[in-house]
Amino acid sequence: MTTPPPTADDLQALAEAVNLAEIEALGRARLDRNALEYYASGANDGHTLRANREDLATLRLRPRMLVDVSHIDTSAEVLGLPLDFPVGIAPSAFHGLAHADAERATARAAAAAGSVMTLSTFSNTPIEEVGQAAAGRLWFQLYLLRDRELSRAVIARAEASGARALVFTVDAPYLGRREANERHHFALPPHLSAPHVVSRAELAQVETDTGSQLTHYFQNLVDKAFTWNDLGWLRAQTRLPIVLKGILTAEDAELAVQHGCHVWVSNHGGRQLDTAVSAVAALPEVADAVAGRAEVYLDGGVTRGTDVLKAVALGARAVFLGRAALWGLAAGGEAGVRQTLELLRAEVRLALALSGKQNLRQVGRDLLMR
Ligand SMILES: Cc1cc2nc3c(=O)[nH]c(=O)nc-3n(C[C@H](O)[C@H](O)[C@H](O)COP(=O)(O)O)c2cc1C
Ligand SMILES: CCCCCCC(=O)C(=O)O
Repeated sequence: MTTPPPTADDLQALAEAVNLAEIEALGRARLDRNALEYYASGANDGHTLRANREDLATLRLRPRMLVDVSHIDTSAEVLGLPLDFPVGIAPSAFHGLAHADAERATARAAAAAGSVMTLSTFSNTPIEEVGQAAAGRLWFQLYLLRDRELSRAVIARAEASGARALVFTVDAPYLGRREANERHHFALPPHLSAPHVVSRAELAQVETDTGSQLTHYFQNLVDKAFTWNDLGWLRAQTRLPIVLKGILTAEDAELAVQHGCHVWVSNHGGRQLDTAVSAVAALPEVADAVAGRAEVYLDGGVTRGTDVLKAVALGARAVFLGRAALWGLAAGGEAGVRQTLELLRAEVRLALALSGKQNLRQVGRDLLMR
């Protein structure tokens, strides 16, 4: 089904939202079951999905007092790209389920907010169009396909479209089992396709009466045999910095650095291995292992300015929003994603000030209770 365009009432409700939870409620209410379950679901029992949020919320801050906080600087930088605040958009498939402008709208909002958008291999919009909308604020997420020639072609298109980093997702050789999608046979509606990897006609061939269309399709497409030994092949395909997304241990962080990669701490929003460690709980050991030799990012459960500060305190240079951006897109297209980013930026500013910090460089582990 097509999500109808937001009405004037929808946009009014969006403008009145005071936090990301309210935008989430607005976004959820506009989606049909197929789209809502795809966006919202975690793997299996959803333990890791919930732990991402809970572990961020239960970390306690140690604010300092009587500091001059009349000027607050939220600016940050990722791989040489200046950000207005340390928040980007994580890659997520199928923005067309939320809004007709799909990834173009998300990219325009990220650019307007001085953020950065990571485009999924499984976007509904070709990277050439998203590159235009992102105005230089674009990274590209790669699922390595069994068809290496197709992978190579997708990487070349990403480079030509102005992507500034290649985010290689390493936590999904198979797709985690999102049981609601299996139960209700998730399928991409007929008006949407995944133009980097498949035509609508090919998708139709994998439509199935049993389980999620997505699982069947993904299993055939993605390379499951790729190991650390193959990273040299990927390095040879691109001049872009490579970020490994899905790292959760010191051991893998060390290997990532040895292979010349940056590190994105993530459990895929709790959608892959259920009961895997929460992203924020994994962050300290990863940051310690990297020890400043590469950039470290985090995603998973970020919905508050204090979440952003906690991740920075534990060693992340920036955090990325998965579902929060999708709820914004569903609630109001480009305006919804902008509102999401603007609210979060204001929260980061206030959280810095109330913690007695003037900028992110002053945020370290001493901001957190041990
Ligand atoms: C609907 C949806 C689709 C996703 N698609 C992708 C994807 O195509 N590639 C990828 O690397 N991660 C994907 N992710 C994972 C996100 O990049 C990110 O790791 C996760 O959503 C972060 O957690 P959060 O949603 O709590 O912010 C997806 C997540 C969601 C919710
Ligand atoms: C057949 C399309 C599969 C897209 C997978 C996107 C993803 O990573 C997710 O978590 O969902």
